[in-house]
Amino acid sequence: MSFLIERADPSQIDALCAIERKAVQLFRGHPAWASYSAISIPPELLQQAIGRGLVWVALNEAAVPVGFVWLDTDAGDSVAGIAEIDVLPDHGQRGIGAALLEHACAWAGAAGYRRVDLGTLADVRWNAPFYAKHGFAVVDKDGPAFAYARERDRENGFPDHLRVFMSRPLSAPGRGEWTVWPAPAKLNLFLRITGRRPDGYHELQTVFRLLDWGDEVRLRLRDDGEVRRLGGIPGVPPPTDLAVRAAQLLQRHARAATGVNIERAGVPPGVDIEVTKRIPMGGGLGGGSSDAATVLVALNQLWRLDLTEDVLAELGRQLGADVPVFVRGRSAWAEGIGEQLTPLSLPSRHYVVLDPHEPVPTVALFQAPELTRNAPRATISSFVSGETTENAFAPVVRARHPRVAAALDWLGGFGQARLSGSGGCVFLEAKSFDRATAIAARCPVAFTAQVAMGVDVSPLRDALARHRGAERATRTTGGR
Ligand SMILES: C[C@](O)(CO)[C@H](O)COP(=O)(O)OP(=O)(O)OC[C@H]1O[C@@H](n2ccc(N)nc2=O)[C@H](O)[C@@H]1O
Ligand SMILES: Nc1ncnc2c1ncn2[C@@H]1O[C@H](COP(=O)(O)OP(=O)(O)OP(=O)(O)O)[C@@H](O)[C@H]1O
Repeated sequence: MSFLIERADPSQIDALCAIERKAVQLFRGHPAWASYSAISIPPELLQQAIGRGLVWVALNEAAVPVGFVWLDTDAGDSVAGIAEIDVLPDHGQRGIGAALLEHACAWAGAAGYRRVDLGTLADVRWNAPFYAKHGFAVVDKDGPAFAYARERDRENGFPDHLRVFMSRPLSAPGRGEWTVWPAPAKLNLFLRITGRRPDGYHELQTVFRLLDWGDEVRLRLRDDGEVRRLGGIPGVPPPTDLAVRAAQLLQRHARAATGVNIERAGVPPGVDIEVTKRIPMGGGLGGGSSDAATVLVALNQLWRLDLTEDVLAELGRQLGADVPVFVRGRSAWAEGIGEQLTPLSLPSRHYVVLDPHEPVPTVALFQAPELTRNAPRATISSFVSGETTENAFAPVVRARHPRVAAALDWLGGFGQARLSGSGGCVFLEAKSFDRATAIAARCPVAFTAQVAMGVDVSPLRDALARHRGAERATRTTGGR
């Protein structure tokens, strides 16, 4: 029997939950049975993980899911965890579990994680001995690194005396291997246009709220100095793709700048680029800009250019007004054309982000005669007090795009719905994950809802720290 492993899709949630329920039956008669069978996967958490690309599914020849693995990246800075791995009992012992495990570990390595951890039963053949065969070793579970996992075990009522914790070390990706980087989405929590510059660009004030959700950029160094886009986005030819343009701009800059030697021995100055698009295009969530920023920041590291954040932000500005905030990687108050940034620490909030499937062209909106361009200046305190929440584009978009208006109206039934950027995506702020998922679950079929968390620091900065740490560790241990 052959099988295929790919990223899980939200349409597979029920199937994956059913696989877990069948797989747990294998523990019948074991002392852990009572606690294991009492706990099933919360579908909304699985959906979150799928939306973040952290779940992979094994499909049989009929494209039916027969197993899955779920990675948890909340455990620690450079540690990923196996949250769940299950294979249908009648598909056991065919290498499906092993392939899923390797797939998840390969992704974690490419994303700069240094270790994969898991908790499992010591005395069950397809548990600890299986993981031991695949490079995991039992660790001291009393160590502080496992306090969080054991607390979760306690909450779940799992039998501590039968559980072991295991770790598998990962090494940094080698020269010709893929590396994985996040490109988060942003929301504009308000947006005011205060004037127009002689070059036609608008002076604005906005708050950029970075999200813990977005696209995934994969980069692999090339020896021949070329920048190649693999896959590509339908309707976006490679020379206009912002990810490609960012790599080319950085390459040109590094070749021209004094003191920067892109051709330095051992660092191939070309790159293959792949992007997994999750952020809706033309959605006002800054997808293309974030892809570009991720390419700038990641290639600065991979090409060992050592350019400063200021230089990278300025290169980003040349690509688009929204790029600098993603390069700097902090939620921020913004002025100018969006490039003058003051980092903000905002209260923890979840967002229901609704895609009405109606791309809105930014340029046309900035040109709209009815757009208010002379708003009085807002202050950070008026934003913080909740007084300033309007988006200057909202009335224009409402009048021109009925689907976006319908999305605002529907979401507005649960609280204050706002437009992000120039739209068409709209969002609602919620104080808890449960409230956000409860609203998202009721999303009409005409729209798509995503629940995301606001973050002060971009996942890209976390990824950069991870990759730097992994490279340093590999260098000092003499790997590669
Ligand atoms: C609406 C926002 O997303 C809010 O964050 C941004 O202001 C738009 O940023 P962006 O898509 O990165 O914009 P760019 O790619 O730089 O510009 C696209 C076009 O939008 C208009 N534009 C953009 C930004 C700005 N402050 N004033 C403008 O008038 C310009 O006509 C420009 O040609
Ligand atoms: N890598 C990319 N991802 C998405 N769009 C891209 C990319 N490269 C070029 N584009 C082009 O840029 C356009 C706008 O893309 P994007 O998804 O960033 O819009 P947006 O979210 O409305 O941006 P903003 O919030 O900055 O206005 C797309 O319609 C597409 O033609």
